[in-house]
Amino acid sequence: MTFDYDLFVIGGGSGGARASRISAGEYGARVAVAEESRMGGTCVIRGCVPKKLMIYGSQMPKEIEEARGYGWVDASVGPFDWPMFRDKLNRELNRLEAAYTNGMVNAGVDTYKSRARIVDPHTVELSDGTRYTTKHILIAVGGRPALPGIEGEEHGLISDDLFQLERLPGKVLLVGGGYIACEFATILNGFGCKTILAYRGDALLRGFDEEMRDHVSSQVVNSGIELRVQVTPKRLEKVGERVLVTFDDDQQEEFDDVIFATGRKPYTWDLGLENVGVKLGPNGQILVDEWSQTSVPSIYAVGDVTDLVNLTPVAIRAGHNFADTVFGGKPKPCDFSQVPSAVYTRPHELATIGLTEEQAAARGQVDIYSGGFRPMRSLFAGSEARSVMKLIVDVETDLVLGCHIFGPDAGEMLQMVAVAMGMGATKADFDRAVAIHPTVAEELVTMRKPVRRVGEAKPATLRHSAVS
Ligand SMILES: Cc1cc2nc3c(=O)[nH]c(=O)nc-3n(C[C@H](O)[C@H](O)[C@H](O)COP(=O)(O)OP(=O)(O)OC[C@H]3O[C@@H](n4cnc5c(N)ncnc54)[C@H](O)[C@@H]3O)c2cc1C
Ligand SMILES: NC(=O)c1ccc[n+]([C@@H]2O[C@H](COP(=O)([O-])OP(=O)(O)OC[C@H]3O[C@@H](n4cnc5c(N)ncnc54)[C@H](O)[C@@H]3O)[C@@H](O)[C@H]2O)c1
Repeated sequence: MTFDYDLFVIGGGSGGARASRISAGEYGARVAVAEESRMGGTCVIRGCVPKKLMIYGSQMPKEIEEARGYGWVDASVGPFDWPMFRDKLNRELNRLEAAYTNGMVNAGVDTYKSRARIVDPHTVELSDGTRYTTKHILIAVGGRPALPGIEGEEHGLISDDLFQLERLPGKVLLVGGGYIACEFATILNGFGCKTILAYRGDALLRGFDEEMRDHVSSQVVNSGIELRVQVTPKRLEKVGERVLVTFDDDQQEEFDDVIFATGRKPYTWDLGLENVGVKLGPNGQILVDEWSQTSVPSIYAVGDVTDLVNLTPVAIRAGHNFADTVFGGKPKPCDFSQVPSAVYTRPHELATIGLTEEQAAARGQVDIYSGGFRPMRSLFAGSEARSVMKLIVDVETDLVLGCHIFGPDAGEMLQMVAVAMGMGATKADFDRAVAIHPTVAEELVTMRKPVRRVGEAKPATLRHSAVS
């Protein structure tokens, strides 16, 4: 049977763009991509990129404060021009969107600015009714913000809205305690908004190492964010320009804006999956094997829609491996058991890879190396900001099972730790590295004595050989 295309990709975000560019450009496949919104997807248009630029922008007053601590006594912040920054940000996103589109077009990919849905295992339909036959379909439609389902939630904003605000809120409530809540609270606090973070649990960033969670929670409070734990809003009402929030203890308070950062869900709505019987998991995620193949052999899925690890490099890796496997004759299964990530909070960011202390202790006996200190640069300027570095080491094998860093440019440091851990680095390997002095990172190779030993020694047969 002949098809219009070898591959039809639905979604031009991180995963879809990479898969289509490699399949067409490197392996000569006939490829089309349908994108209903803007090429580049969440990461480029309303995620990682604008978020990180806003983190940088919002921290300028701190840098100037630091300059004063170094003797630049007249350094002052002056007014912040939000519309100027927002419009410049949007111009940068336009540039990136064009670069993404050009990358695909130059690789020979046909791009359709349209929503697409699946008609049968080898047919895709665009919103104008045009149909294309294809040997393979790749679903790379990402996720969407999930709202908590409370009365009046339509008066709240979601992360997409932050990048387009007409004006910055004087007083803002962020709901949630994950990546987005922490980062957006950091941004808004840095821009001078009175920022309240309402989290239903006890400490931010559930799922991260407990010691690091406690540390981040106290440090973001020191940076000026008001953290309210064990708090959930139950109703929102519009009062003039403001939003009146009723919390679960019936306390009421007005805010200029309320932003929900209460998680994201795979965006499988109206994709036609029921037409073909692609199997979904309990969170609506598309179930895939290590080759990104769904329950229907001609249909694959990568990225947030699979809800494996919802990060851009993971979507990109899955998209690239898909292209190598299906069109490149180089089968590459996906293994996302050890993915590093960073949360861009301030005064420092948190970066992490591997097991938490709690996970490691549940598996066997581990030594914990952990040290806290005030980094030289901010200490000299008069800041109380504290770094923490932590290594989790298997007592029996000496393998480093986890590394957690709260410190300046922690994400930059952790990227190299990820290389070492991927090679199976032991604590002895870390110790053998000569420190670079004076740096913050040198702490990672100079932690001589464990602060505690946790977990129980397991019989050798039950032990794992590495992080899994
Ligand atoms: C605020 C925020 C900050 C983030 N920060 C980071 C970060 O710092 N680091 C990091 O690694 N990750 C970050 N992420 C996560 C990251 O953005 C995602 O993991 C990544 O974009 C997922 O890529 P994807 O290809 O699966 O989907 P997406 O990038 O979401 O792309 C999916 C595309 O499909 C399109 N689409 C959907 N349905 C259809 C359809 N039926 N027809 C046609 N097109 C369709 C959408 O319009 C979208 O463009 C962040 C996310 C958010 C929301
Ligand atoms: N720096 C990064 O790499 C980065 C940044 C942003 C987002 N992301 C990715 O995007 C994903 C989504 O981010 P997120 O912060 O929205 O999700 P998340 O899963 O990290 O956090 C969701 C938070 O919302 C809370 N919550 C959920 N339902 C709630 C409810 N009904 N009421 C009150 N609170 C509720 C949860 O307790 C949790 O704290 C992340 O998991 C991550 O994979 C990554």
